[in-house]
Amino acid sequence: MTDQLRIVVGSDDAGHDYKEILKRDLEQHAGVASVVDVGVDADGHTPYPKVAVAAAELVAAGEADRALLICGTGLGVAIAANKVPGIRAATAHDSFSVERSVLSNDAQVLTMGQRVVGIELARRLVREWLGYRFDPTSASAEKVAVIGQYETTGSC
Ligand SMILES: O=C[C@H](O)[C@H](O)COP(=O)(O)O
Repeated sequence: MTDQLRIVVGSDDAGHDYKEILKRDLEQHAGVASVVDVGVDADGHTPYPKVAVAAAELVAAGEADRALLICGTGLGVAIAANKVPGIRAATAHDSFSVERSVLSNDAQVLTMGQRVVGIELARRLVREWLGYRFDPTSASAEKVAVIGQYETTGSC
């Protein structure tokens, strides 16, 4: 991962307004190299799993460093993104959870719910999220590796 992050954003119709606001923030952030929007548009009725999987596949393929996904609760997009091998998606609406999603879990995907969190808190949390980098030499790394081991071998 370069110092600047390549970000994918996506939402369903329930998260569209926040996705647009957060996308604009990301586009103006010095720590962001690029922002790719996988949808949906304002009148989109795309089911949230399709958007979440599309974004997660870009991350899994190495075409993006992270994804930010918004739905009504943040839960559906996290569940769907986590079905993509290699992806660790976490729903977080507080500062500590956002921090630990990266530093403990090496989560590449942050999800939030437009019906759960206020927009100003969401904007602040995304700014914080951009500042964290997972340390592969940390004690957390061997725990995260167990997830990958399960994915590749079927046991842990
Ligand atoms: O997790 C699902 C999301 O919150 C979605 O935006 C709304 O889903 P629903 O319409 O099935 O409640």
